Amino acid sequence: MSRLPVSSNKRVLLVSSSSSENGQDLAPAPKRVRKDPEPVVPHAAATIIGGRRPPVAATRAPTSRPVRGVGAATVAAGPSRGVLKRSIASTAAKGGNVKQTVAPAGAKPGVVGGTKRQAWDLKGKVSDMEGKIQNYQTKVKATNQENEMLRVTMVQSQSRVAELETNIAKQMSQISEYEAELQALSGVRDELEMVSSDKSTLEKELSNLESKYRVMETLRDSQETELQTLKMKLSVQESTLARLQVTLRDTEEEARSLKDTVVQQKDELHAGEMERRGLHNTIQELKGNIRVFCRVRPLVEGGLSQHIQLAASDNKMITLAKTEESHTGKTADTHKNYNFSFDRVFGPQASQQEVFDEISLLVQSALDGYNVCCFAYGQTGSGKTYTMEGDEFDVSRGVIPRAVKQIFRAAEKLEEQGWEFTFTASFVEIYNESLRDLLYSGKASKRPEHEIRKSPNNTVTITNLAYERVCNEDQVLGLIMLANQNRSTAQTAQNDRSSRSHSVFQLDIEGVNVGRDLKCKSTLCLVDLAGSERMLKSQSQGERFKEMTAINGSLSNLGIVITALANKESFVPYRNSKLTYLLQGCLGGNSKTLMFVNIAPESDSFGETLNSLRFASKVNDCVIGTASANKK
Ligand SMILES: Nc1ncnc2c1ncn2[C@@H]1O[C@H](COP(=O)(O)OP(=O)(O)OP(=O)(O)O)[C@@H](O)[C@H]1O
Repeated sequence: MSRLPVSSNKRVLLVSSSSSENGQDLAPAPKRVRKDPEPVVPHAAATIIGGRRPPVAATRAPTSRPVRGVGAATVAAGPSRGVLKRSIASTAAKGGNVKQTVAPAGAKPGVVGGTKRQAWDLKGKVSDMEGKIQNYQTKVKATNQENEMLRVTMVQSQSRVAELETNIAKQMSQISEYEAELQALSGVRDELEMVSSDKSTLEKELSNLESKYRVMETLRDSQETELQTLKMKLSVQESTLARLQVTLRDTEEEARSLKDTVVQQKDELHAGEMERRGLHNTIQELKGNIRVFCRVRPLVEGGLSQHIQLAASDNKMITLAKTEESHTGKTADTHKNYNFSFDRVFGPQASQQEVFDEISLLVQSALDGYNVCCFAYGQTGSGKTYTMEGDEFDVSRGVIPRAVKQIFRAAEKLEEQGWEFTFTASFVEIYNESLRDLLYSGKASKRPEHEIRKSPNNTVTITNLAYERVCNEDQVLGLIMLANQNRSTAQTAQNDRSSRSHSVFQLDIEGVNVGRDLKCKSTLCLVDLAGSERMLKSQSQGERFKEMTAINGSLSNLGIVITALANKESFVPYRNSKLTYLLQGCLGGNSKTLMFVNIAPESDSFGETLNSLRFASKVNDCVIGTASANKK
């Protein structure tokens, strides 16, 4: 069996068989000797099986097992007759069972089955020959038929082969398509495998995203709720706004009419302020342009004074009592009372606030354009510095810090009425008739000399003095601290110096009311005088004598000036001392003056107290001319 290059399920089998195509056994019949001299037809035959469907018996017969007694040859479909002959011959040569029944071409005529015809039997011989011819013709015919069949079969086979080749080509292309498809699918499979490896990550991400989504949903829901709430609020606010706009229009209308009222009231206020100033000045005049307040210091030990009595009925009288013992013993002790009356007497219990309340109206006058001078007179240790400066505690602050506070507060209020104020502060000490700047902050060795100058418009200034522009109370308090430092430095160098020098604090005030074209200028002068105690010439020597001479000279000159002013004398000796020369602007007719007479209650100060009260009483009796405001 051989395989053709066709698909496995379509094969052609060429099988040697002893059966004919129609199933008839072509095996030679047993040799018989016939009387009939008919030629014996050879039984050996080659069966050719071809075509697509071989007989079932032929396909089932094992090809390796030869059919006994039957010579057979297997020929592939389509070979030529020569090939077939060679195949048969080769099969016979290999010792197959094919019996040569056809007489060979060289066999002698007249011999039938080994039986030789008689020479005379010509008819028999002819008959043999005819039989042979017929036999050959039959075989030729059969062979031709077979040949034809084989040709048909071959054509069929060729077309089938072509068909199969086409199919194969188709299938090959299909296979390559399948291969390409397979490759694509394997790529897809790889991708799917990769995808499946990422699947868990993706699932995690997905679950994360889902939870985020849920959160976002919740958030969205809450925001939607909030939005709704806001929309509601907005609509409420819109309606409120509409209402407010109506109210605003009404209010604007009202504001316009109020503005007119304010202008009107400002005018009225200004008129009222002017009236107040006039009345205030009248009161001050009635009180006298120079007033004297007496203040009694508490006893150092805290006990009651034996010789000072204050009138219980009012607070204007003070009595100084003294019992003089009889030197001889024959007469009784003499009691002597010295009565004094002042604008106001403050006992040892009077607080700093009470004292200031009495002078605050006077301080107010400084802002109204009047010069104001307040000085403290008395012996050393009688309480002058305490009255003027006090100490660091709020409750015991003195006249200067309280006056400054009041001035700045009042200035602020007046600013609402269109006033603008500028303040300039200076602090000077007069010791032994020489001037010393208490606001000096340079080197001690470079301390300048000072002189008092008077300008043609009667303004008094001191050369080389620090005039500091101040805007508020704190700045002034800072300057007072600097002045105290300067004083204590001098005090250390020179024992008890502060008691023997005058200190003068000046605040120059300038006010402008542009709207009403008004200006005012004044000076608030607050003076802590040197101790007024007198010393016997014999007891004081050297520097101490010089100091006392200077102090007494300036203080007595102060009394002279005040008396001259009171007597309306044509000449007032201001120039006699540095103190009166410096204070002339504040003491002159155009000023309001207040003098504190501070007294010590101890009995050993009796003499000095009496002298102080006498001096103060003299001043109190003075009537200085009517003050007029420095206004344009
Ligand atoms: N009204 C008072 N209440 C309580 N203490 C006072 C009062 N007056 C004065 N003092 C105290 O008495 C002492 C002397 O007072 P102060 O220094 O003011 O006297 P002074 O007249 O200024 O003396 P000097 O002329 O030596 O400067 C101080 O310790 C002061 O605190």
